[in-house]
Order: sequence, then structure tokens, then C-alpha cells
Amino acid sequence: MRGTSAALQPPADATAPVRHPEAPAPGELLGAHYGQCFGCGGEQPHGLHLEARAGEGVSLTAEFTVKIAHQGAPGLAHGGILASALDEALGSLNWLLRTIAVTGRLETDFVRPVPVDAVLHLQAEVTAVAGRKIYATATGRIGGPDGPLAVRADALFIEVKVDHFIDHGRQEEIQAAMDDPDQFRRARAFEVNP
Ligand SMILES: CCCCCCCCCC(=O)SCCNC(=O)CCNC(=O)[C@H](O)C(C)(C)COP(=O)(O)OP(=O)(O)OC[C@H]1O[C@@H](n2cnc3c(N)ncnc32)[C@H](O)[C@@H]1OP(=O)(O)O
Repeated sequence: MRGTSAALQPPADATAPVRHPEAPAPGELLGAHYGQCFGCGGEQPHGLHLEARAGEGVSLTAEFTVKIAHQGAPGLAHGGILASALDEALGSLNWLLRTIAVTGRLETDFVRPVPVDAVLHLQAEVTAVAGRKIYATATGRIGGPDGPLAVRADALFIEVKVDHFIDHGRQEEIQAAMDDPDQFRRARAFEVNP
């Protein structure tokens, strides 16, 4: 069974997404956008350490290995963790558009249980853009990139200004990210054009 609410259907005047001319080339690793990100950061011991690679157009592939810390039922990945992996893969697409956006809605189908030690092979793409709204879809397969479908999601991202983070984030982390002497890392923490 698959359920997608009306809010995730692009309107009739939606347009095809446009890959930014400076987006990483197909096959290139995107790298972590922020070291402390639960989804992709290298500084989170129990994070997902998701590694995403640019694909063609506005698409990407990513892998996430389910660790002991990611369990729900014994030996199986927690559903919220799988949703996080989908959210991270979908959110990373915005780097290919060079648009700052946050998840407004995420609808997930859990199709098959995912055991500890399994590699979740994710594929995500932006399907349409309408004003501030970015529509995207993702799948997660186990046993290989063409293996059985385990999870899938449809999402709506909403474009925001960098002020979204500055106004709402805890001051300590915002300041530390803004004080980073590495200009590229500073820009990527907020997904701003470096
Ligand atoms: C640094 C970047 C990170 C990149 C990688 C990270 C990957 C992970 C991504 C995430 O997890 S982001 C974190 C989770 N998301 C959030 O914390 C967002 C929290 N929500 C908000 O801040 C606001 O609700 C939001 C910015 C999404 C929208 O508020 P706004 O005041 O800017 O927009 P507004 O409410 O005016 O809505 C604009 C349009 O979007 C629609 N919309 C907003 N939220 C929606 C929603 N939840 N479902 C459906 N439609 C929604 C809304 O109906 C409207 O449609 P119309 O223009 O047609 O009237």
C-alpha cells in the first residue's frame, strides 16, 4: 500500500528542477554539510554517517549502514532512524539546487524490516519546484542498489532564508558554525552558496 497526501502533489504550474551549474559532478561525494549533523556529520558517534553522491540531474545516491545504536526491535533498525536517513538524503538534494530549504512534510512507507549491519542504499531525486516548494522522492533498498525495496518517502521542502537558522538555532552552535575559519565549511553548515 502506498499513501501520499494531496500536499505532496505538485501543482499544475510546478516546473522541473534545475541543477545548479556549480553542483558537484555526477559521482562526486557531497561530503557532510555540518560535522554535528545527525544524518551526515562525522562528529556524531551514533549518527547515521550517511554518504551521498551526486547523480544525474537533481538526484543522488547514498548509503547508510545500520548500527547497533540504531535499533528499535532487537536486531532491526528503528523506523524513526530509517525516516531520518530518508530525510537526510532528500535534504541533501537541496545542495544540488543551491537552495536553502527545510523539510516541511515527510511521508514514509516502511515496506520491509531492515536488520542491523544492513546497508540501506538510498536513491533520491527532486521531482518538481513551485515557488518556495520543492517536491522530492526517495527509496531505500537492501542487499544492493537494485535489491528489494525496504523504505520509500515523498517529501515537501520549503525554501527559507539563512535567518531561519540564525533566528531559531541555539546561539552556541550558530556562533560556532559562523566562527568557523573555513569559508566553505561555514557556508555548507547553512547550505549557503560559498
Ligand atoms: C542546512 C540545511 C540542512 C540540509 C540537510 C538536512 C537534511 C534534513 C532536513 C531537515 O530535517 S530540516 C529540519 C526539520 N524541519 C524543520 O525544522 C522545519 C520546521 N518548520 C518550519 O520552520 C516552518 O513550518 C516552514 C519553514 C517549513 C514553513 O513556514 P513558513 O512560514 O516559511 O511558510 P508558510 O507557512 O507560509 O508556508 C509556505 C507554503 O508552504 C506550505 N507548507 C508549509 N509547511 C507545510 C507542511 N508541513 N505541509 C504542507 N505544506 C506546507 C504552506 O501551505 C504554504 O503553501 P502556499 O504558498 O501554497 O500557501
